Amino acid sequence: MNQATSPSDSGRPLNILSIQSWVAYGHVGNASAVFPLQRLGAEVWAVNTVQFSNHTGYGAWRGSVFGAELIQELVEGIAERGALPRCDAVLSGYMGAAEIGEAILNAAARVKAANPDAMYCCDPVIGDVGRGIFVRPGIPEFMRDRAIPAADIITPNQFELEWMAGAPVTTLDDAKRAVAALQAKGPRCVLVTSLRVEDTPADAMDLLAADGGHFWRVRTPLLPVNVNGAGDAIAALFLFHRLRWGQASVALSAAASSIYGLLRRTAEAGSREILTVAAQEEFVTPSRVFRAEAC
Ligand SMILES: Nc1ncnc2c1ncn2[C@@H]1O[C@H](COP(=O)(O)OP(=O)(O)O)[C@@H](O)[C@H]1O
Ligand SMILES: Cc1ncc(COP(=O)(O)O)c(C=O)c1O
Ligand SMILES: [Mg+2]
Repeated sequence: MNQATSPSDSGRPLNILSIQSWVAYGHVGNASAVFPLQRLGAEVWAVNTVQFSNHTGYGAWRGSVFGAELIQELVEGIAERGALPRCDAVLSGYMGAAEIGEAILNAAARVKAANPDAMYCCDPVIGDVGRGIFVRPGIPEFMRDRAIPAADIITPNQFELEWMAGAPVTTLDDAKRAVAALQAKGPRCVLVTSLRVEDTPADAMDLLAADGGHFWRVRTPLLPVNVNGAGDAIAALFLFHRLRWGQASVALSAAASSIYGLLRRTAEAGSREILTVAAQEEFVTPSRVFRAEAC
């Protein structure tokens, strides 16, 4: 993509095909990503990979994982509207089954064939510190071996970075090496979320962004909150601002500031679900701005 301009420079809204999970109660997957993108002015073509009552972090849920055929069919329907050339990005997250991953990669390939400037942003949902791997067997390997090489942007958390790079990350240099190892497979731009390394103060949380060989870090206070959906929200926010402004450092600052404000409000309310609707002003005008520092 030409970094000097962005589709929204042409006056039209950004169009993002978001292929993620849906929950009826609460906010993860598309139920965490779609509204912030819309509030920022993007058009979101949401294709849901699962429909659950709530996210799996509760330990119990009801609903279904959709088949790859339905995802392929919905993308075909969008293609039949002649819309793919106007698609600026494909965003994917939680995958209920490896076959869904193939349908997502097929969608990304179709979009990039129709619009060579389009980007594929993959949030490689595999697991997290403390929870370990929480996706179905085959998904972690699919993310590492198939999705990452096809992506332009990836947004792993620290657990996912370590698993996919096959190396522990305890220092900032470890993190940079692990990011470079994944960049060598394909994605030029990487956002590492929830990074806590040796020089991260106990009351702080770091985020690391890389674009090409350049790195930037943002440090925010650690909040008394442990919720799901934050990774889906920040992946969407980072993608939007990377598309809109064309610079990973600007996208890092904007996404980190918004997610901090969202989670601060969530922590203050003592809510188990992120307050995606109540804290919506944080997406457009973050109450606290954190600057990205080259590192
Ligand atoms: N307890 C917390 N305090 C401050 N920020 C947090 C906290 N938990 C999450 N965040 C913010 O949300 C971002 C995404 O959260 P994370 O848990 O990494 O996503 P995922 O759900 O993919 O694991 C983090 O990079 C951080 O900026
Ligand atoms: C259905 C579903 N989608 C997406 C996610 C990803 O959530 P997070 O943003 O916390 O990684 C989860 C996590 O539990 C989930 O259960
Ligand atoms: Mg995540």
